[in-house]
Amino acid sequence: MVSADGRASDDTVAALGEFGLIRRMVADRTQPATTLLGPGDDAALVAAPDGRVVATTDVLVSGVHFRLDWSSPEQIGRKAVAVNLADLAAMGAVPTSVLVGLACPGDTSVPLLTELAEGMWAEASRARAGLVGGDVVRAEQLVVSVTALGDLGGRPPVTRAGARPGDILAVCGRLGWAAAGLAVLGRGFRSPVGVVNAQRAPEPPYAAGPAAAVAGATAMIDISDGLLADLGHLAEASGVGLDVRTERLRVDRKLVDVGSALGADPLHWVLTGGEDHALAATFPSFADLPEGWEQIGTVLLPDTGVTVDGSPYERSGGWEHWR
Ligand SMILES: Nc1ncnc2c1ncn2[C@@H]1O[C@H](COP(=O)(O)OP(=O)(O)OP(=O)(O)O)[C@@H](O)[C@H]1O
Ligand SMILES: Cc1ncc(C[n+]2csc(CCOP(=O)(O)O)c2C)c(N)n1
Ligand SMILES: [Mg+2]
Ligand SMILES: [Mg+2]
Ligand SMILES: [Mg+2]
Repeated sequence: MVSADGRASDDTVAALGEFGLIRRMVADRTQPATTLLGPGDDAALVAAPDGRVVATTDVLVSGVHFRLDWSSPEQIGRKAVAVNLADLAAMGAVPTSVLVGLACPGDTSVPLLTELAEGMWAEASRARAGLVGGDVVRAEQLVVSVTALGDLGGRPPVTRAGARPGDILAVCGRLGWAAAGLAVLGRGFRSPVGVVNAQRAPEPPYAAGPAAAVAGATAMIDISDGLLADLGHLAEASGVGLDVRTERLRVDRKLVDVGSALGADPLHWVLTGGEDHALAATFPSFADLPEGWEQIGTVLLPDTGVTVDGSPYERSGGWEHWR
C-alpha cells in the first residue's frame, strides 16, 4: 500500500494518521448506561454497579491467534472481544466495558481496521458492554489486545479454586468445533463453514456464567486452551482430581464428518481443542445444573489429576504457547 515514491496510498493507516484512525474507529457509537465518559479523554469513566470490578485481558497476534487470509477483519474483532467476555462469564460476571489496544504496520488498510473495529463493537454490544477506550500504535505486525471489565451483581466471584470432591463437573457450550475449523483451514480448505466460522470467531455462552454463579457453581473456567488443559488449571487451583467420562461428551455429527474427511479423531478435538470458550464448572449436585449445562464428569479426591474414563490422557491436553 506504499507507492513507488515512498508515500503511503490514501487508504492506509499511515496516510490517515493516528487520530484520524481513532475517529473512524469510535465515531457515532451508542454506549450502555455504564459508560459515563469515553472514549476521547485521557481515560474513561465507567460505572461499577456492584462496587467491585472484574478485570481481564487477552492479546491476539496475527499468525498466532488468527490469519488475515483465514478470517475477515470483522471476525477477528469479534474474536478479540469474545475471548475476553468469556473470561468475565467464567467468573460469573456480566460485561460492562472493553478497552482495545491495536498495533499494526503503516501500510495496513483503513477499511481493514474499521471492519475490525466494527466486529469489536458488534460483539461488545451483543453483550451490552461499551467500548470505552483504547490505543493505536505502529508495529511490525497486527496485534489486538483487549481488556474487559465486568460486574458481579453482588455475588461472590466463581473462582477456579472452589471445587470439592463429590461435586459434579459440567460444561455449557461447544467443544471441539474451533479445533476442527483450525484443522480444516490448516489443510487449505474453507468448508464446512460451521466449524471454520467457529474457529474464526467463537460464540461463548456468556449468560451461562452468571447463571451458573446464581445456581451455586463451586468453581468455573472458560475453555480457551483445551478442555483437559483448562480442567487441569481448575483441578490444581481447587486441589482436587477431575474425571471426564467420554460417554457423556457430545461429539457433534459435524465433528465426526470433518474427522472422517481429514483422518482425524473428533474426540481428541473435543477433549483438547481450545478457542470455543465453552464454560466448565463444578456444582454440588446434578439438580443444581442450570439450563444448557451438561454433566461430563465428577470431582474426585485430591492429587488424582485430570483423567479421562479413569486414566491419564496420553496426548497433550491443549494449546500452550512456545510448546
Ligand atoms: N503478564 C502477566 N502478568 C500478570 N498476570 C498474568 C500475565 N499473564 C497471565 N497472567 C495471569 O495468569 C492467569 C492465567 O492466564 P491465562 O492467560 O492462561 O488465563 P486465561 O486468559 O483465562 O486463558 P487464555 O489466555 O488461554 O484465554 C490469569 O489470572 C492471568 O491474569
Ligand atoms: C493462525 C492460527 N494458528 C493456530 C491457532 C490455534 N491457537 C492459537 S492460540 C490458541 C489457544 C488460545 O490462545 P491464548 O492462550 O493466547 O488465549 C489456539 C488453539 C489459531 N487460532 N490461529
Ligand atoms: Mg489469557
Ligand atoms: Mg480463561
Ligand atoms: Mg491460553
